[in-house]
Amino acid sequence: MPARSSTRSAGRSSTGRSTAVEVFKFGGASLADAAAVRHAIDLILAPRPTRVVNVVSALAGVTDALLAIATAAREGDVKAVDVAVDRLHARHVAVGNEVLPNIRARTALQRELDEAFDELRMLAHGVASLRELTPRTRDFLVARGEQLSARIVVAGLVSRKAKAQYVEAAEIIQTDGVFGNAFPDLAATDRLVRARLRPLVRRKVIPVIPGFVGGGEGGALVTLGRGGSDLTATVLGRSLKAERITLWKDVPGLMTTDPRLVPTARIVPQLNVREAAELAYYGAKVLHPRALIPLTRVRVPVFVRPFADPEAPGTEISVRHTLQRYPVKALSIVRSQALITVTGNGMLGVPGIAARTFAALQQAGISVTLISQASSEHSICLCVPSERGRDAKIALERAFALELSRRELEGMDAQTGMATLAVVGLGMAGSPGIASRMFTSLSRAGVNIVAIAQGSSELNISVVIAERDAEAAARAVHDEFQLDKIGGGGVRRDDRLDVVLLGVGQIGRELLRMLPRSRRRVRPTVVGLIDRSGFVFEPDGLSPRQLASAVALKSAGKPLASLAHARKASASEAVQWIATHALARPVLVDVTADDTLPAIRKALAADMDIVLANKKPLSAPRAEVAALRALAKQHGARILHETTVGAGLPVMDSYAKLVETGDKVLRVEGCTSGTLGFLLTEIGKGRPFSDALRDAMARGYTEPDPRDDLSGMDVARKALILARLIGFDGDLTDVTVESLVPEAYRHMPVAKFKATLADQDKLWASRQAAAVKQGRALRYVLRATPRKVVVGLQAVPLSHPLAGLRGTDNQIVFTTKRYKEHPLVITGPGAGPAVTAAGVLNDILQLTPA
Ligand SMILES: NC(=O)C1=CN([C@@H]2O[C@H](COP(=O)(O)OP(=O)(O)OC[C@H]3O[C@@H](n4cnc5c(N)ncnc54)[C@H](OP(=O)(O)O)[C@@H]3O)[C@@H](O)[C@H]2O)C=CC1
Ligand SMILES: N[C@@H](CC=O)C(=O)O
Repeated sequence: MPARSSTRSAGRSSTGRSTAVEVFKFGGASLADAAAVRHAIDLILAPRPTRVVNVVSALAGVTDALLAIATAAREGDVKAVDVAVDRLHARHVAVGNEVLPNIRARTALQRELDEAFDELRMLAHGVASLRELTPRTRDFLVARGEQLSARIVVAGLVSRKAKAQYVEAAEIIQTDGVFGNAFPDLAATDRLVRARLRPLVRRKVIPVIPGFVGGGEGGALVTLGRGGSDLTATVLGRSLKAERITLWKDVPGLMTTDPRLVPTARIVPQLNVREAAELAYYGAKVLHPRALIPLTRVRVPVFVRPFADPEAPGTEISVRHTLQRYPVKALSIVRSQALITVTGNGMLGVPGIAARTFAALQQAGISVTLISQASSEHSICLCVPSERGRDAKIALERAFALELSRRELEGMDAQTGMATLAVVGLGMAGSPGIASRMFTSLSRAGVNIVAIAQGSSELNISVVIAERDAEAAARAVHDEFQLDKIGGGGVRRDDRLDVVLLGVGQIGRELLRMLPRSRRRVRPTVVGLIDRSGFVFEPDGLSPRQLASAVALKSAGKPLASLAHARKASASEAVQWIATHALARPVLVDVTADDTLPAIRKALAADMDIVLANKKPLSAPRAEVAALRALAKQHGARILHETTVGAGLPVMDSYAKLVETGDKVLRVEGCTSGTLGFLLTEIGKGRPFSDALRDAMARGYTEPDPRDDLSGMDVARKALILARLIGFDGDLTDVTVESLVPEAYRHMPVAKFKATLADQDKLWASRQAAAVKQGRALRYVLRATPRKVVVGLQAVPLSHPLAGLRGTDNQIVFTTKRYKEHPLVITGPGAGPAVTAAGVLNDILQLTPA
């Protein structure tokens, strides 16, 4: 993920400098083997502006193995205990040996592991002798998994010369002491973290802490229950006032729904903490809602990111509410539910029926996943896991035996084979029509709704349906709310077109000034600006003030990354990041003069349309251009590039109109360099070359390096773009180009070239004098046929149409089957920010709905 250039302080070091911290948590499924541990170490040691505090889970499968050891011990099965302990011991030693490069480090780690497993074996034997496993002993045994993986990670870090230290979780995370399901005492933990962890961070030590473990009464080890290691990370993130918490997981992020049910499910780029909690409750198992409790009042964002692909941004969970065009951000399906219905006329107005219902279920240890009661009070419906359906029915029949015997209640019905489908999103509150869209889509898919529940927070609407309908229901609702677009890509909406501007130079800035004046019903919204230093992005559109300050900054020659809220990134990283957000009809506008193919490919892959003023992407080797066009086709995206030839002149447009009506272009000729046109006109008037070129640069006619114009390469690119349209099968290297830059000036730094322009005045004056002597005018001319492309300087007779061009005028002559005797001629100014930005804007507007 591109780094934000602004950082929040998480404490003060002894030198008074701020120490920004982030917390990493590595899940067990990620820490599967030695390669995974090494990968985690690489991530920890990657250069970054923050200091990293690390929380680790046990190696994959180790917690279950430890629980099995505890159970075998309680049953007195010493042999099973020994086999399992030996197996675990050997696995940890093997991982340690693979992670550590030298014998000394391996021996030291092995000693620690031997001691830990000896103690584990002794303890398990003790349990086996007594055949008693107390919750305290169970926690002590199970905590070993995280402790051991933390030791291995520390040893690995130290072997890479890092200053790393193991920190016992019980010493910094104080809990309520409930064995098996402890919850941190947040205030006490804050104090301990301040006293013990923060000093390490200030001293640049890398702490590694076993997750899932805390301290109970009298220093007893306790475990934190489900989602325990994530909880450790969020508690520490809170106490350290971290910049962010990153949970490295074996999933790409939180998804819009289960991709096994809906193949078009997407990663949700950002969720509000409340939405994430709802999703977690309703079956998105990636993050347990308990882990979010410490963050209720603090603004530390959590990122769920894929361990296997650290460049991918994953999902941000924070207090922000972005993606507001998505009232529903995700949906969850919980299968294997039983719908219990308590019905009867005797329930009306009788207090306590609901209380007794839930009390009976609580006593039977049954968790209720959904509740619904109509205002008629004739029935209460609730869902429980299918395997507890029968128990729930029996518990309720027992609790209401009297009412049943008097027929005040008709009976208890337990319908198994059900599923609940919940849609979740903060934007549902106060927006009418969401429930109607959900129900209509279900009805269209032929799915019967058996029960409905919605809380007054309007954050979640849940329906109970038959389990066999789950897949069809999920697809229908996912489609209805366009959730397949949320992770990037365009939502087909009539009222927006989002522009990501790549390049904020002369043309980019002129375009930003012009955009607000466009006269279409749908005015393009600029959501992102990218330059060489990084980017700024607002999914709902950069405000006029933000845009004005970016324009002012760039006019002063400063980098975008120096703006508050900017992120440092390359162009393709920026596009990738931006594309993970929900954009409407997004278009990437490339007004750089660089090789931007990687960024354009990223944009196309995210269904963005492309507008180019930059000629380089389409004058790249033909295989690359063909691949680009194929990618665009695959994603239903368009590549518009009117200004790559003739700036704002309708060159591409005219070509398209010719061929659309069945004509065939045989040849293209003309002058397509505004800079060379201006230069030759001015020199013709007797002005020195150096003076005329400086003027052309100041007016914004030239390429960023004016040698691109003088060398003929800019014209060659334009010629190649035109030639490929009419069937030329070559590359830029196949174009015959005459350079007007003397050899000695071709490779020097651009600043030096600009400083030595006067050296060439004589050369240009003599070129001009020779032409005048012949009664001719100098023009830089292109000629493109399907077989050959040539660009170069020509002395044309004064009677020739090209001799009449003035200033930046371009002339493009299409000889076609229809326009053979009298070719089609397009003439007009072909360079400068105003005409070029207008051409780019025209392309953008073509993509907006009429
Ligand atoms: N001038 C004209 O009349 C016409 C120009 N064009 C084309 O328009 C394009 C832009 O020209 P112009 O505005 O004059 O150029 P500028 O040099 O003024 O601006 C270029 C912009 O692109 C950014 N940029 C360059 N490379 C990268 C990169 N790799 N990643 C991210 N950003 C990058 C620069 O960033 P930074 O500010 O950080 O350097 C700068 O903001 C050129 O391709 C040109 O050929 C087309 C038709 C006519
Ligand atoms: N530098 C170019 C600008 C348009 O492509 C030119 O001078 O023509």
